[in-house]
Amino acid sequence: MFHYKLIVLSFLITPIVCFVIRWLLFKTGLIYVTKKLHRKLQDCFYVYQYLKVPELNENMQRNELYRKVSLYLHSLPSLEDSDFTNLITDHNQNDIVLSLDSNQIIEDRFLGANLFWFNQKTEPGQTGVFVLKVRKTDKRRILRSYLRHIHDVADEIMKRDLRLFANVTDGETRWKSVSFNHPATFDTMAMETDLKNKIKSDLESFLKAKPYYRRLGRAWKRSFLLYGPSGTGKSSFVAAMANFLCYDVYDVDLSQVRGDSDLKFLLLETTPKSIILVEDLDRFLTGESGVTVAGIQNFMDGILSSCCGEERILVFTMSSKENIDPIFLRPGRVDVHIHFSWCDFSSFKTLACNYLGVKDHKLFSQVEEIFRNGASLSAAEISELMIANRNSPNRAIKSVIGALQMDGDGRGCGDVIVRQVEGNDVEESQKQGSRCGGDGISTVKDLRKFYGLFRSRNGKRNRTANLALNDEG
Ligand SMILES: Nc1ncnc2c1ncn2[C@@H]1O[C@H](COP(=O)(O)OP(=O)(O)OP(=O)(O)O)[C@@H](O)[C@H]1O
Ligand SMILES: [Mg+2]
Repeated sequence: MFHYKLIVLSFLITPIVCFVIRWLLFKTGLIYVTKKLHRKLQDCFYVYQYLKVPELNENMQRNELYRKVSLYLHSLPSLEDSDFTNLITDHNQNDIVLSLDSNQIIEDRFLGANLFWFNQKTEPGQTGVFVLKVRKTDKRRILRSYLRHIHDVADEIMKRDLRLFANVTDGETRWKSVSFNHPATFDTMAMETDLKNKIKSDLESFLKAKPYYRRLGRAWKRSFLLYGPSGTGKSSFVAAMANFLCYDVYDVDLSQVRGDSDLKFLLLETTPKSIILVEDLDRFLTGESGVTVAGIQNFMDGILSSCCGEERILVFTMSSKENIDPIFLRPGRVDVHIHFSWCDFSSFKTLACNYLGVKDHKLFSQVEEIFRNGASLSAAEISELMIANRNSPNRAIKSVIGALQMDGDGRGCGDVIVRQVEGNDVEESQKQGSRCGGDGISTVKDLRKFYGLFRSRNGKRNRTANLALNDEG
């Protein structure tokens, strides 16, 4: 009878004791101490293997897996449980995100196996190493699919978290990166719908073309030349391409490149699924950097990109291709030429829709008439006027009309370049535009004064604008 009572009592008391212990462990934080002890105890019974993922490989090139592991680990909820975590604001400045501190352990579970990661970075500025600690008994079973899982998760995150890389001359790495949050899309670009669709389908077919390029023995890359006057949307177009493809952007500043071999190594350190952008290439073909013309040609040919992974888009921008040696632009070196010209009426309507939310307006017919007479402004100039007057579409359109009427610098009065899309390539032909009068230099001055603030933000733009004006006489 006594035994019977004892059993009943213990049945009643055990859950209560368990509950109290659990409550105490969690309430006091002792759970973490217990977990650590448990881990140490396990370490005595299991044999572990350590796998390192260094930030740079033996050739001092960026290890893509390192970045993927970093993205993956930073997405794990267990990051919150590590003893030390850095709090940083991300690109939104309002969101605070956790960042793994050096030598902190992060636990992960995959297919029933426990895995431990830590970040071996010691000094700021030093390259890092992620170390994976996995039981030998689990390694054979799960490692392959675990790494696949990391790739998949990181690829998914990378689609949302694009990066913009810029080449730097100091430090251990050649590239420094920031989050790429440019909002431009093909929808926000004011350009012919037909042309946009052609380019989109060209990019889509490029994405699927790996076996095709392989069969032909060609590097899986495609090169675009974007040329046209300042403020016509070349850089915005690159951003739209990156957002469309979900590619990172490597912005090569050739003035920072010390020589041909430096340029080669820069290319070797880019990763697949990226756009490699060289802005204002025309400046550098005349020897404004340490890189030789042959060095630039090799870079454009992309032989190197075929050695270190593929799937790259090369984009070159310039104000005009008139004085460029055709050897640089031969097929294969540049696959698609896209001309960016001054705004026309249809681009104006896209801008009005995007910036003012106006699809139709009583003043549109007047604007169309002025465009028909050959007046022109860049999309940048028109969009600035629209932003300044965004509260009143009427005022905004009137100010655009005013600026178009002041267009006396002759840019829109000579030969008008008409875009034509042939196959995948965008070619151009010229047709005679109607001559308009104008009060010449003084109006140009007024206009330049008017846009002085906008243009002074970027001295480089000033230069390309002038070049464009010279080009077109
Ligand atoms: N075609 C366009 N569609 C929509 N917005 C445009 C277009 N062109 C220019 N803009 C607007 O004008 C601004 C400047 O454009 P962007 O920097 O792309 O011109 P760019 O051709 O690269 O000029 P630059 O040759 O001076 O570098 C952008 O912020 C963008 O908002
Ligand atoms: Mg630009």
